[in-house]
Amino acid sequence: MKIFSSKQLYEADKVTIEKEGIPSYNLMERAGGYVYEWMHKRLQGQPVPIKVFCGIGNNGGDALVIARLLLKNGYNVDTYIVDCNDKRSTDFLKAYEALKNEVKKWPEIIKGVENFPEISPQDIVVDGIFGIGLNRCPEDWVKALFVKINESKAYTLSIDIPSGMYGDRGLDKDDIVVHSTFVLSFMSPKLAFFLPETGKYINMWDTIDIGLDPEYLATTPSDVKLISKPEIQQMYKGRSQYTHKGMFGHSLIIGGSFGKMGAVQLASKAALRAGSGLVTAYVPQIGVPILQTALPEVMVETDNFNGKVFEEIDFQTEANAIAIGPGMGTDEKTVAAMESFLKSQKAPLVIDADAINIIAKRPALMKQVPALSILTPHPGELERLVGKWDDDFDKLEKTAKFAKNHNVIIVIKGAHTITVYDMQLYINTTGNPGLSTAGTGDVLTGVITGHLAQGYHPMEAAMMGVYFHGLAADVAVNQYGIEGLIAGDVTEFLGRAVMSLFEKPEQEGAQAPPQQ
Ligand SMILES: NC(=O)C1=CN([C@@H]2O[C@H](COP(=O)(O)OP(=O)(O)OC[C@H]3O[C@@H](n4cnc5c(N)ncnc54)[C@H](OP(=O)(O)O)[C@@H]3O)[C@@H](O)[C@H]2O)[C@@H](O)CC1
Ligand SMILES: Nc1ncnc2c1ncn2[C@@H]1O[C@H](COP(=O)(O)OP(=O)(O)O)[C@@H](O)[C@H]1O
Ligand SMILES: [K+]
Repeated sequence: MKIFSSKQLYEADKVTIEKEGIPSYNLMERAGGYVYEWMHKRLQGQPVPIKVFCGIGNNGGDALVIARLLLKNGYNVDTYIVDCNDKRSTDFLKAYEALKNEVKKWPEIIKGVENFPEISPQDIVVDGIFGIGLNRCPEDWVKALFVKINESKAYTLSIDIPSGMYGDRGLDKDDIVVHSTFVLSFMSPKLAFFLPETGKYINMWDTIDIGLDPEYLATTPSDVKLISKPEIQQMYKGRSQYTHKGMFGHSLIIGGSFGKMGAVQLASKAALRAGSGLVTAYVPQIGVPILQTALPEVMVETDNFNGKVFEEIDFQTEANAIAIGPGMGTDEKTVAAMESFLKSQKAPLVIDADAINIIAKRPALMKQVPALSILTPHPGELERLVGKWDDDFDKLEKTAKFAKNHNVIIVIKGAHTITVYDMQLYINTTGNPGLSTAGTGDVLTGVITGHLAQGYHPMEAAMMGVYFHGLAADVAVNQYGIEGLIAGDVTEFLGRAVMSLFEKPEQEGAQAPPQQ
């Protein structure tokens, strides 16, 4: 699914109006009408108190349409105009007129804190104060209203985007955002929904199709895409009957050091469960008995030294995919070994954990990294690689430029893992906070490597790896719970995750995990 920018959504609006030859107000009626229907389907006429807060732009206009339709259909509604600006958009004024003409209960005007109504936890709040047109931090009294809504604990339905959140940029230090129980977003979710600094204000979201021009939407390229079941189904190859292990590639996992051999075990086993025909682990000598005991299916190679870390990386395995980094440490001897290893590599690698930290310490090493290699940093590792960022949008920009400059794929791990390549962002929709536990990153490395070994393109390997890793965790929490989940469980459920790819259709829209 494409995620459109605010600019593209305004353009889609314009194109639709021109092509259909309709007044722009019709789109507002459509948008408000669909939100009303969504609410009515759930409320079924219940007399629950609904407080509709309207701004003065088109988001406020949408909210006025919703308020009018609710009132006309007998709902218990109070409407408020949050008079934060002397301006009024033209369509807002039309929606205002329509409301005044059609219902008896007119909106109250809020000009400051003294006009705030009481909001109880039993109320439903409709948040139509600001949409994607917010362009600066609102005044203090408006922010105080956001705080009041948030403190009320009322169910809060935000229209298009939570008020206070910008569509295409991060928050400033003084910004305050309405905490949405549910966001109904028009046509496309907004990028901000998936980034940690802004996504945390959203509990759940869904999109509403307001009938913008299909041709514009189909032909307009988007730099941001949401990756869910349909996209993965298209990549997945499956297997025919007449196969043998040699057809599914040989993965080599390079890593491990004294006390951190588990990372290589986790990655190696995950590569097998992801379908790699053969897996070899390359570890320091002290790791050999550990690996050989723990994982009978995995072969082991080692260096010619007897230390706690690598001193060289030299192997016989003819691998189809190589991962380097899990549990490897950043000892100077390992750094030297990695340096000469990189020089000898031509095919894309999977580079994780300490291998990323070593590159961050010696940026010149990036020149040796083969094109289309996949780097899988968590936020700390990413910062070491691309430098500090101001906010999440800045982080994405810095990462995209870094990936472009070096022609590599970067998998930014987190609640919504984002795969970055060639200035494009691919946002994953699976996974849950159960993954916030030691070793799940090692499992991800193994899964991606397993896919790469089977001949998937590095971008497919990265996106499928991230998707199945998250999905396996989603299945596994049903058995172990969020807190109980450990990294090895993710590996155990990888098979189930793949099987579910062709089970019942996915629900429309994705849901963010519940926030604390
Ligand atoms: N194609 C679609 O998706 C469709 C979208 N639709 C809806 O339109 C919404 C976008 O509407 P919008 O452009 O009027 O923006 P919105 O957020 O309502 O308000 C902007 C107003 O607020 C003002 N303003 C800004 N910041 C401010 C501040 N800090 N403090 C005070 N004022 C501030 C700004 O004024 P200015 O900056 O010029 O002073 C301007 O007057 C969108 O989210 C969706 O709900 C549907 O109706 C139809 C199809
Ligand atoms: N709250 C969350 N929701 C979804 N995925 C998560 C969450 N927390 C962590 N993850 C995932 O778990 C993995 C953690 O990786 P990492 O931090 O490298 O762990 P480790 O170094 O212990 O292996 C990543 O794939 C990340 O996307
Ligand atoms: K809003």
